[in-house]
Amino acid sequence: MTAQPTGGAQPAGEESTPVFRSGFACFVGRPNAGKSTLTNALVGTKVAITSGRPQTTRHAIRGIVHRSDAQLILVDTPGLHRPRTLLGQRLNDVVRATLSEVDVVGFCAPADEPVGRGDRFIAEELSRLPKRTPVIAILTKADKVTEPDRLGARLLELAALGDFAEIIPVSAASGSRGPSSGGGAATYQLDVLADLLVARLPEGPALYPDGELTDEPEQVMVAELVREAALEGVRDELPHSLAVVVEEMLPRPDRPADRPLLDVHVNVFVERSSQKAIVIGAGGSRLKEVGTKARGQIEALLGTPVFLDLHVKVAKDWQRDPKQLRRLGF
Ligand SMILES: Nc1nc2c(ncn2[C@@H]2O[C@H](COP(=O)(O)OP(=O)(O)OP(=O)(O)O)[C@@H](O)[C@H]2O)c(=O)[nH]1
Repeated sequence: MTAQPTGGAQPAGEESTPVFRSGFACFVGRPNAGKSTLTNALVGTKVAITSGRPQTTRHAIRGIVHRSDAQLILVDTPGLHRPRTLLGQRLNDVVRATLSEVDVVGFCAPADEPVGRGDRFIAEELSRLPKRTPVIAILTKADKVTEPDRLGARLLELAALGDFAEIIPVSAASGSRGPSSGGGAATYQLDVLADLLVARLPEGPALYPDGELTDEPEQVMVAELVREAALEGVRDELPHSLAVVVEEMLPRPDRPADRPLLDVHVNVFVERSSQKAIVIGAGGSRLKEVGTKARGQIEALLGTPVFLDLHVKVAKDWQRDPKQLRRLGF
């Protein structure tokens, strides 16, 4: 790389062409560390699902940050954790494959919780990456820690976990809690984080057309939206048992051009009939709510009216059955 003059006139006849960088970054961290929220905040639109429940992200969804000097492609992964089931193992394999391909890794740990076994497990995994993959330690949810001393202590704790290229506190909360809570939470240092990530990308042209936010197939995003709606307000153990598959998305025939309708057929798989009852609710009330909520989001995503056909099915112990895992797309 050539050094840029920092001041004074450009040498005559030498045009400075700004460097453009492009490449891949990925966030890892224990469940609920704030990876999806960070991805969404950096990209500026909702591409990865978020929820208060851990382990809701199953697919490597890319969000793309378009800047005048760079294109940063974010790969959002499931949480890396000690596997307990076959599904857990597969998810970890996905994460490891992702880690070995990206240009820079962001290791996320939440500021409002002490460093735990989950963080150490991930830090160990990261220390086994090929040496040239830089890791930036990101202390997420910095807005949740108001005392500077405590934030400092958390930064030191995080720094002690590994050999990091940088360490930075951020907040990706968008103030959604409203102005009544003292102005609400504001984002913090997202631009600085983007700069740090971009600095680690190789020089190169944009890899995706301008304006594109994700290359995740629409069906996967639709499935994620249904999954998100179905998880809302249910018991803690249900998230691990729920899989959503979009069977078909077809424009309804015989509709006038100005009143299109997209038929979306979706199966929601659970492991036991007791779970099926939870998802469906008394007299189908819960499933109806899930459908209404998901439909609104799918319509917003696809920009067309949607008829959403939801079916809940039991796939007994699918997390432990290789054949069923394959069928469900894992
Ligand atoms: N206050 C605050 N809350 C945050 C921030 N970032 C994330 N959260 C909340 O933390 C919870 C978890 O965030 P996610 O982005 O879903 O976490 P994740 O790491 O993607 O979780 P998994 O998909 O389970 O791996 C959600 O309830 C978020 O709203 C932040 O910067 N500030």
